[in-house]
Amino acid sequence: MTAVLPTLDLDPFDPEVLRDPLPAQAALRDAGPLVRLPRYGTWAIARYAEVHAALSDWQSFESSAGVGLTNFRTETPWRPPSLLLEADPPHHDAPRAVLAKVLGPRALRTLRGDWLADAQALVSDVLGQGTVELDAVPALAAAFPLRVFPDAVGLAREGREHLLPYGDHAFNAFGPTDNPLVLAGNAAMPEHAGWVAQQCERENLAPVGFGADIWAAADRGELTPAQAPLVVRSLLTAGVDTTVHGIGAVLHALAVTPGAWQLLRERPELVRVAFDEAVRWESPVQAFFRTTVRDVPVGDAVVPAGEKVLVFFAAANRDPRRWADPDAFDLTRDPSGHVGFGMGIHQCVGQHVARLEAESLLTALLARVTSLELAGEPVRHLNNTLRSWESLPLRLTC
Ligand code: HEM
Ligand SMILES: C=Cc1ccc(C(=O)O)cc1
Repeated sequence: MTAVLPTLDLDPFDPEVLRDPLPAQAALRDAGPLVRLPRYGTWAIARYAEVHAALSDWQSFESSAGVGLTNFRTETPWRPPSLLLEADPPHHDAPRAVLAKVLGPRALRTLRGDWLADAQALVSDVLGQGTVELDAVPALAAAFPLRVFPDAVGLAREGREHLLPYGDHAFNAFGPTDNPLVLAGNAAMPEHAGWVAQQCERENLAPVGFGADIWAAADRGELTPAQAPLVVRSLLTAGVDTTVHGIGAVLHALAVTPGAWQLLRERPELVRVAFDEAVRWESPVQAFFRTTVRDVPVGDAVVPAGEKVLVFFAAANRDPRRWADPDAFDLTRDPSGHVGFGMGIHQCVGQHVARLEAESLLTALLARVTSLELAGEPVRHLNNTLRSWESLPLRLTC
């Protein structure tokens, strides 16, 4: 007697689920290790053990059919597929090796001093004397990444306002094509995507920066000249909205967790843990799909070959089977092993950049701000993939 397969008539891309995804994540975890989602004819994996196993098994769960709902085997992608995110070995190997070097901890050592100084300058600009109330999303979470990352890539100054809307739409496009968030972004996308594509060309990049380093790898034969602009495009797609919302997440978590800011003031060495704990707790990138290459056993069921499986990073990051008190933002916990940056061969190659951005800004704030608290109701920004804030009113006391 084969076990009846758990089925949930749940729409992970419904706006109300995007606004508060926690009940849906709990329902998916509780239903079983593998759940059928008939709404889109897909499957979902939401428990930590099975998410970790699927991410570690790229041979059974491929990315090259796309990591959104669209199956590249049968449907045309909206843009040329990423050479990293939407590729598997062997094609994935060289682009990944190049970016791992360009974005690695050693490469970032030269940026550490500049980014801390930039963060201190931004914090001074933002804080008068005494107490200030501000919307932390534009003033800090978006302002800082947009101040340091485009320069680190080597982008021209003109047109950088395309970056956030381009990324927001790219992350929406992993959801259903007829979804209202996708439809709302379609008209402006060609302009944003056109500007982004232009910036990836060698002649539009500064002679020093991540972009130049990628083109230098092509000069060394580590990439083909045709691959170089697409690898730069990966930085512009993955490297902006994610860190904006990662920083928004850690500021929100610190503001709503009693005693957290004081603890960080007393123990500033916890700054990097604070960011990773926020990435676990909030999971700015909520979920991506994989496509089964063969019939794959999950739990006591089998997913047939060729099927889309939603791999729910955010649900796994709050799985009580893996985390004690998972819904608590806890600076004293060890968050390592979280899947907020993914896991396995596709694990975030930009995570060190994200951590350095967050660490720089938090360090600058901790030096000046004695208390950080909500100054009003935060407002969610809805996106098919990103968990993010539209506005985060904070009161900072110096
Ligand atoms: C808080 C910030 C960030 C979060 C939460 C995040 C999250 C993720 C996740 C979950 C993946 C795995 C995707 C998968 O398994 O299909 C990933 C991959 C990736 N990330 Fe990040 N990311 C962040 C920042 C960045 C930054 C700053 C960059 C670039 C500088 C970046 C570049 C990439 C790239 C290129 C990949 C694809 C890696 C591959 O497929 O080999 N990310 N990221
Ligand atoms: C984690 C998100 C992500 C988005 C786009 C790309 C890419 O375009 O390579 C990589 C990662």
